[in-house]
Amino acid sequence: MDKLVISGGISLQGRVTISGAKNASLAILCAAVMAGELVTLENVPDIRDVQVMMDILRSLGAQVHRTPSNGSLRILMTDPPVQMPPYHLAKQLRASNLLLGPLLARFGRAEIPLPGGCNIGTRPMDLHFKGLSALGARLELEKGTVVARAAGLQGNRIYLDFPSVGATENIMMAACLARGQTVIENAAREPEVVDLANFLNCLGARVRGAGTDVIKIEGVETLGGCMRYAVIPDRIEAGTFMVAAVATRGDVVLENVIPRHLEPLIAKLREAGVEIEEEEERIRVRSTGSLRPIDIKTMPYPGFPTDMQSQMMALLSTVPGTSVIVENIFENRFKVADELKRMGARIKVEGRLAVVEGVEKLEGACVRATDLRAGAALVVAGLMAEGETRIDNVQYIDRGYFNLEQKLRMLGARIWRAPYDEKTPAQDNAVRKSALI
Ligand SMILES: CC(=O)N[C@H]1[C@@H](OP(=O)(O)OP(=O)(O)OC[C@H]2O[C@@H](n3ccc(=O)[nH]c3=O)[C@H](O)[C@@H]2O)O[C@H](CO)[C@@H](O)[C@@H]1O
Ligand SMILES: C=C(OP(=O)(O)O)C(=O)O
Repeated sequence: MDKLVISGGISLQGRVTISGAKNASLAILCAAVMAGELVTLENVPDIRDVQVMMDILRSLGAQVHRTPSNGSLRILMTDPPVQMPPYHLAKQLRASNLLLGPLLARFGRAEIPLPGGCNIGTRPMDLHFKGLSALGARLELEKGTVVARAAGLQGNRIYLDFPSVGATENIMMAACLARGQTVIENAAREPEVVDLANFLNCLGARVRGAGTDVIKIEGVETLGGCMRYAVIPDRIEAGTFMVAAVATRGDVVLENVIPRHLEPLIAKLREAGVEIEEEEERIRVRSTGSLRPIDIKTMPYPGFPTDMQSQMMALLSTVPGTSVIVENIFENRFKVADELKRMGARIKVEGRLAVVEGVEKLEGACVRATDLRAGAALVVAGLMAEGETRIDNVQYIDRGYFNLEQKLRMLGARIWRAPYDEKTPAQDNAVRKSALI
């Protein structure tokens, strides 16, 4: 299994271009199976989760192709699925559950193995089921597979007990082909939900209110294609680079970002004493002086994103004073604390609360990514640590970051991938030299 090796202590400087959003891309790829004609997508990152989702769509019988010259994705699904998503693919990512609504709505039947992805919490699907049932679907769990059937969906009023991103997306997609109006109350307001709604409207759906907590959908008979739809930039990738810039006391300009989507993070970084300049599609992050401790509570958007919590924990581990983090979304997202402690961090975890006492510096160590954002946090920690950090389980990081090492190296970081399980320092040196050339 690959490792990432980081020789820390370099201040990041320069410009980095942010890729398209993983979570928007995955939902939009699922929605593309509802399109009767060709769909062309731009700004879809070539990351592991997207590759797996493309394989899942192919397994259904869709034509899916990435154009080498410009990276755009072309998807065409004309016929009913030749088979349902196979377990060995569906188990690899959480977002495979977002095929439930689209397949059900278009073909009247969907069978989705319970999804996989990172182990960051229990992640039930009761709200997805509640919403789809309210639209008239019959849902059963058969040997670990969700089987949904419907002879035509009927619009309804659905109140979500919690503004779940996935449940909002599944219900919104299914409702596009239901008879009459659907109203989703207490809907998720995340930018990825808005991006999905915009894409659905591009196919001819009638979705209004995405981005607020009430989404109204007027069902239509069929959906067409879309000549060109560009996915929004990834606010979590952008946030990770911002935090890495701050952690290394650097000066980095992020290109291809939507600053508004990053406001919850920007507000917190400013509170900590970071200088941030926002332009229309660009953000400059500078951190020269000393930083102040801050408190963070993860919340549904526009609250502070859970997907940025681990990276912030890494940053705060060297900010003098006491910072407190409350994780309200996923109960297992503090596993990274144990890995940061190997590097000298002082973090006490008590249930959903973590107390971080800033230490003077972290020291490089062998650590293990326990999920995607834990991996990103360890990269941040490795970049600021003294000495060498080796991160195992890089496959988690590959789920969600396109060209992470290359982008960081362009900013001056010393980071490389060691493609061996056990290596001698001499082998590592050879890999390091070739990566730095
Ligand atoms: C592919 C994708 O877009 N993933 C994102 C999505 O995940 P995902 O869509 O899985 O996250 P949700 O918003 O659904 O989950 C939020 C909370 O609701 C709970 N819940 C969810 C559904 C349900 O039926 N019942 C229930 O109780 C979950 O356990 C969790 O505590 O939003 C999360 C919250 O912003 C992000 O961290 C993930 O990166
Ligand atoms: C939790 C995440 O993704 P997923 O929902 O796909 O597991 C994430 O992106 O941090």
